[in-house]
Amino acid sequence: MSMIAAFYSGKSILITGATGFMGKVLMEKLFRTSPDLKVIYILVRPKAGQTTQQRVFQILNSQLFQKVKEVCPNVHEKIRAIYADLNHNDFAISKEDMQELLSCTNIIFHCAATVRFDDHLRHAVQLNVTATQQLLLMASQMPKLEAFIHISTAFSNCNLKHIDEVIYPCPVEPKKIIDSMEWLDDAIIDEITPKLIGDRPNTYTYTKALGEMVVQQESGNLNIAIIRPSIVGATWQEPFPGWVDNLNGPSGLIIAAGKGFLRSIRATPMAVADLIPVDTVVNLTLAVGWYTAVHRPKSTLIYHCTSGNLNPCNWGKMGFQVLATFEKAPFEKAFRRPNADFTSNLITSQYWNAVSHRAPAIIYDFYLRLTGRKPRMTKVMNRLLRTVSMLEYFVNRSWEWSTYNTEMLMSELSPEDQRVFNFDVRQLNWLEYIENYVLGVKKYLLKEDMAGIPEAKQHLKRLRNIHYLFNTALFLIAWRLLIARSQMARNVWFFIVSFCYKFLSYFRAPSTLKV
Ligand SMILES: CCCCCCCCCCCCCCCCCCCCCC(=O)SCCNC(=O)CCNC(=O)[C@H](O)C(C)(C)COP(=O)(O)OP(=O)(O)OC[C@H]1O[C@@H](n2cnc3c(N)ncnc32)[C@H](O)[C@@H]1OP(=O)(O)O
Ligand SMILES: NC(=O)C1=CN([C@@H]2O[C@H](COP(=O)(O)OP(=O)(O)OC[C@H]3O[C@@H](n4cnc5c(N)ncnc54)[C@H](OP(=O)(O)O)[C@@H]3O)[C@@H](O)[C@H]2O)C=CC1
Repeated sequence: MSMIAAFYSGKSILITGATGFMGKVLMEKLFRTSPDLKVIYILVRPKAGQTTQQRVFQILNSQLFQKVKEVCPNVHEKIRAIYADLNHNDFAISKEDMQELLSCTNIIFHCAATVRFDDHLRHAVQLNVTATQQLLLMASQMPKLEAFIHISTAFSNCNLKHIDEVIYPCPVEPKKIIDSMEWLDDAIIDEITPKLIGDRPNTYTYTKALGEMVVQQESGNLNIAIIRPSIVGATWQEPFPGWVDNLNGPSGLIIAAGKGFLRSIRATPMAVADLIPVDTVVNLTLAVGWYTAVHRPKSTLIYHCTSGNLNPCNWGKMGFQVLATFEKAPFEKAFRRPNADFTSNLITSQYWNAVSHRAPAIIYDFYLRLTGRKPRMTKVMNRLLRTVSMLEYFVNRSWEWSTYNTEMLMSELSPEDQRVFNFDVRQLNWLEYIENYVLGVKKYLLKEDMAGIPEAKQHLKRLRNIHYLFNTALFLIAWRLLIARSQMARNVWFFIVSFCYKFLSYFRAPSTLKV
């Protein structure tokens, strides 16, 4: 029997960010391995015209939860959606709900965050710092609380090259930042943002670092642990391989590349692609919840959930395998044939941006105009290139994360727990994982049917023929223009023609002799 699974049985668990990528997988695993848990409280806000209940209903009816329904048929009764908005100071939770949360919660998993890189500092501070502070305040009033698990990111200290499982302080105290957000206006915040984030690339990594400081400073008597995952990708094994439901991290770029929009990127092929499957992160998170509650470590432990130091893969290898999977299972209705050029040189990358991205977009828009349709490709391309430019920081550097605590925890688990809550990334076969990831993107994000693969291959063949035809036509036009304008080009042309003529005559002469 798994000790971790048994630990969660009968427990009341509070999850923030349960409607997010990681939160859904966390809930799924909890219900599947501990169907006897008492209740999972989730803090949800209405979104996109859906009420909180409708959102929960949609999650439970998704493919991800199919196995759960077999193991835990009354899953609907065990989920309690609580209306909450982390943008509000008191989370806008009703009095009765708050009372229930405070008196019943045993474990908290705090996953909610804004993960947008370019979020306004005020909003990023509210979600990633102030909301964390408020949740800690709530936690301190929960008599039955056994553990508080905070999800941070391995990139919260991406301004460093080697990162240990410790909290690195930021120059300005989080409390001062929180206070200043209350009275500074947006214009001044915009002005000071670059100075505050310093050598970090964006407000996301900066506010996640501040969030960790808040956790350290406000932990009081709580049993707290922090988990720092690197780039979270599709599921590796559970509940099935390749599941993914948002465009963050590499998923969006896999789509852009598979559809032929993105054909080159400024990336260092040898830099470590520190990807980590979402089910690995969830397994570690649940193991940490158990360990923190049962063993009550004296200080707040930080766990790196990374792959680079145990089983490294680089961007070059990843790009190669992504392309190889496109060959086997191409995406439907591609704009151009997929390609994956990685260049670390800025000038080369700007050249490819002009030739491989902007020029085809302009030509396509010209074609749309000619056929009486609204041009849109240049706009799409500009947006994509903006997104890519924000991700470039992470694909041109390598980091070293120490994983002592994570390895210590692995050694503390029973063989059964090591199997059920496997977070040993050394067992991951990258080629297989990346192939499943790309197929998952096709199935679960693009909702494409595998039966459409022959048609998609046919479409790529047509695109290849158009590409050859276009290049030949372009060459002939360019050559014709050159000949008309340059004596030198004319001389070269006559030289080639006379050379070919002589060459052919030489072979023709002996054959005539024989006859
Ligand atoms: C030749 C190439 C071959 C390639 C082959 C393939 C091999 C793989 C290549 C390897 C490279 C891997 C790089 C990984 C680096 C990750 C590092 C993470 C490190 C930290 C990890 C963390 O700790 S935390 C989670 C990370 N946090 C995000 O990852 C949020 C990012 N995101 C935003 O910060 C906002 O999204 C941003 C961008 C501001 C736009 O903001 P914005 O306001 O302009 O627009 P929106 O957000 O509304 O999105 C506008 C449209 O871009 C679409 N889109 C959104 N994200 C997208 C995305 N990642 N890739 C594509 N497309 C994306 C979206 O679906 C919309 O599409 P549409 O217009 O059709 O609806
Ligand atoms: N994905 C990744 O690559 C990595 C993620 N992480 C960390 O993991 C955690 C989970 O990330 P992930 O699941 O990928 O992120 P998602 O963006 O998928 O999920 C974010 C969650 O936070 C919730 N949320 C955001 N704003 C509010 C709000 N105002 N009120 C209530 N809920 C809110 C979202 O709810 P809603 O659905 O309503 O928007 C959603 O459930 C985050 O802490 C992130 O920093 C760390 C490393 C890498």
